[in-house]
Amino acid sequence: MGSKSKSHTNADAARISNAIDEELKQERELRRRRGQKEIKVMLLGQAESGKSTLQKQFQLYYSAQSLDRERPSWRPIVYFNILKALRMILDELDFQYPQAVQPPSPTGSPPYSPIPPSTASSAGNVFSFTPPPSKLPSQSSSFSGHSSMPTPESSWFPELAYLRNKVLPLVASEEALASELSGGITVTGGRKGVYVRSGWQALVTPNRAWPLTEILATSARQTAVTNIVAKTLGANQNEIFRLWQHPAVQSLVRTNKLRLEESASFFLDEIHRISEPDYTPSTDDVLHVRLQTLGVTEHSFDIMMGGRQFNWLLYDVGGAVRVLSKPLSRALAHHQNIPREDRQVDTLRDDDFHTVNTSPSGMPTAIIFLAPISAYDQYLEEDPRTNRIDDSLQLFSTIVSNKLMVKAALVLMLNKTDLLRQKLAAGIKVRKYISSYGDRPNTYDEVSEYFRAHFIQTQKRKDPTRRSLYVHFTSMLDVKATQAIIVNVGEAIMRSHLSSIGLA
Ligand SMILES: Nc1nc2c(ncn2[C@@H]2O[C@H](COP(=O)(O)OP(=O)(O)OP(=O)(O)O)[C@@H](O)[C@H]2O)c(=O)[nH]1
Ligand SMILES: [Mg+2]
Repeated sequence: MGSKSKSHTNADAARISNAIDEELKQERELRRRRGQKEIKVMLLGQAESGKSTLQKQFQLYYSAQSLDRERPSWRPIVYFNILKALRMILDELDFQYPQAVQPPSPTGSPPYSPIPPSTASSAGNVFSFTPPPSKLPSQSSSFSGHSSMPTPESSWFPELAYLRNKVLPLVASEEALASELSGGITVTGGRKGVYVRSGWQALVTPNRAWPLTEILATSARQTAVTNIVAKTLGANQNEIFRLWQHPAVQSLVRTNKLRLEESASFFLDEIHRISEPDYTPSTDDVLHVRLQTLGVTEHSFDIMMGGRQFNWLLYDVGGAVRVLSKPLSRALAHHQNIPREDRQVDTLRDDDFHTVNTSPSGMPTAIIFLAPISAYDQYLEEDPRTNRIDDSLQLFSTIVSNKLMVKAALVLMLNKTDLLRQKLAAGIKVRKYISSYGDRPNTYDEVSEYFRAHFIQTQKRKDPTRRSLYVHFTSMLDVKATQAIIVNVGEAIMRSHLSSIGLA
């Protein structure tokens, strides 16, 4: 019976997915008949670099009404971000302070296997990277072992146990919420996250003006878990806040033993507002949400420039699956979901791009590459030996060196400068993770310039055409600053486009 209902869901998903594709095709056809010029912009960069956040900023600037309409559909995703953070907090507490929740295990072994460090730097020739420290239970804390000696922290245990019990039912509904969000269109959910592809909003917003009645019918059924989670959040908001503020949790965060997602602290700080029964996500909430993009999603904006209307198509290419080869052309044409196995390839093959090149939808006019320069002390989730700045540089190098993309205008956004400032202010040393940084001062100006210089140098070495590179430092959660950059980048892309077709 289980498999029958699953295949039914899959059939629904395929039907809805095809209906959305058809919808987009018709919209595009209409625009083409109206003679609107298409400007294709690809957003590229590693996972969590801020591509979807930039897309939301575009939407906010050029289509604020559509963002307003979508607001309610972000509510379950905000809840999902909170549940994920709570789960991570409980997992780490269980690990660090097993006595607070359970009797010591008979073997006494911690519930994970540390990853062996490697000295290999995959980029090799730009920076020298220091391998990550392997995670070990807190050696200095007597709570990581099974000491019977009482310590000052043991006074925390009764409260931690109480808060844990209160929060546990919410954490237990994470999977159910993920399934509800994943129903129909999204591909998978669960402990790893919820993935999204275009059209998902229709599934979680019964009232959204998406013109497909089937989707509306589907979405109307899919709010039961969201409502239960909302009620449970409301009933336990004080306990959630106490847990978040608890010295045990705060100290785990401070010492990096607990690495929550970057938006987690924002949502946990705001838990009372978010737990209101009539809560609707604010613009700040929508920008802070973390929702992994799977495959490629297309977003369309009508933009007036120089007295003419252009149809901008923004392709938000999920960073977890580095879709730069064959799947890209297919994805651009059909918005398909790309399996995780289709990892980044080093070169694009001529025939891969032939389809895009000769199709009416054509090659991208511009590429906006996002590199989160705050990530110098982080490693890839899928490869914990690769430093994230190293990964960004490699990806950037692949993109600029590809001869099939040379006609695209190139914009580089060195993103998350706010987090970079915070980390440097907290004394997190760059040279600890990037040994080639040496004795340079650990200040924002020095560090940001160091990264900028390395990206520019990479382009100089790898780009066969040495085309202009427009570089911006960005903090994508800052609406005012980002919107000024969007205007600036838009104009640069248009200038470059007009000159490439001989009109400027
Ligand atoms: N502090 C801070 N957070 C940011 C910034 N830009 C994005 N974020 C946050 O970083 C997280 C990841 O951003 P996304 O836009 O989802 O990243 P993405 O590149 O689309 O990631 P994938 O879909 O996995 O490829 C979100 O929680 C954003 O709110 C920034 O400049 N500063
Ligand atoms: Mg994304």
